[in-house]
Amino acid sequence: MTPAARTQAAIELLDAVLAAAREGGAAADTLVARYFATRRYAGSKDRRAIRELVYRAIRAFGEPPESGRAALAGLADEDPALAQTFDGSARGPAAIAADEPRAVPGVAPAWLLEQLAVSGFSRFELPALVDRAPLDIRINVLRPGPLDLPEAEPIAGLPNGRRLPSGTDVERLDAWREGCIEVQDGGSQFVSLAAQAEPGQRIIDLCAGAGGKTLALAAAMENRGELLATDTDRARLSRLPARAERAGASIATTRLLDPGRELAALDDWRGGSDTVLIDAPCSGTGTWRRNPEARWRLTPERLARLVDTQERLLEIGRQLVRPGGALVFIVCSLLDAEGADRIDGFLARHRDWEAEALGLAAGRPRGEGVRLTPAHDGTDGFFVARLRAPC
Ligand SMILES: C[S@@+](CC[C@H](N)C(=O)[O-])C[C@H]1O[C@@H](n2cnc3c(N)ncnc32)[C@H](O)[C@@H]1O
Repeated sequence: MTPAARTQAAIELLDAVLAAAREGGAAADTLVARYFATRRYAGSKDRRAIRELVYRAIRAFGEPPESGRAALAGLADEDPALAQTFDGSARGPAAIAADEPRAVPGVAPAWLLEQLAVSGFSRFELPALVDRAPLDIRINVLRPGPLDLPEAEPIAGLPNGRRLPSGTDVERLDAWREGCIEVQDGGSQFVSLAAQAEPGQRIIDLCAGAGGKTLALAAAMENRGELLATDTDRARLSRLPARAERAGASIATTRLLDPGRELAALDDWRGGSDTVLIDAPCSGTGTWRRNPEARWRLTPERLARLVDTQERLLEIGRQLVRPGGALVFIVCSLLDAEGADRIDGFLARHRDWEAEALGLAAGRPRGEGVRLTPAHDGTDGFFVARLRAPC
């Protein structure tokens, strides 16, 4: 493909990404894969170049651009080589007119910048939200084995955490195939430590998804005790048993919940968990590094629905904790509406519960919990709080 044809392909793909963001359609990665599935003439270098251009544009603009062409015209203003590809050739885009619309660079839509500001988020920390994310792994103590890790760097505060060069094909490493390592962002590892999981405990991972944190809990519990992983999403939860087997996390069991009837399926755990971990569904504002198009998809209405779910999950979790046990609330969001405010609300409703210090070697205090940010901690953004039930 010519450089101009690559630019045209990126414009078409960005149009599809923007439409999907408006209409709740497929993720950008899926759209890119589908696009190339029907264009066999695109070689691997073309695919890589087009994909990079699409993601460069997604990272560059906080407000959704009005079109793929406006996005790339915005980038071309700062990139003469890209501008030259608007050459009007047979498969390339028409030349950019002086007065045609261009997307304006930014980190997030205006309403989300406002939400971040009221959440005490400094504007100096904004650019790091859309940087490229590093590749972090957790060494799995349940499967000790040879670690053939190229250029792994330690992560301060995480004895089992390592940072690998971006682009490392982890799944080709023997250490991954044998379950000796798990891919897990450093921030996710830190907040998992807030559970203070110990061998012999009974723990529920209420929003377990495919089990990222479940596996970390099983390792901390040295595979002793009971660990129940639940979720309402059948597809996600169904991936957990195979991951647990590979990781040797034999204490993890799964249970699918019915949305709205969660407690009915958890009667045998009511008032009986040492710890309930709620890794709640959230806006994902802390994970834009990995999923930058998420900021084009979020709306105030969707945020309000997520907050309702978080409130409900806190009430469900509360009823599962034993007297004197702990409720750990996590979101990969930087917004107080989904973090500090939810915990303040919970503590106002349940005055006999108390927030506890977390003792994490990362993050800064935020309300009654701790917040990690990409700029300060070099991890995805998270909020975590630990609440102690009355005895
Ligand atoms: C942030 S994700 C969990 C990620 C997972 N803990 C990990 O570490 O990989 C939130 C999860 O909450 C689940 N969820 C949403 N509503 C729920 C509910 N009412 N009860 C339990 N899980 C729910 C979603 O299906 C999703 O898998």
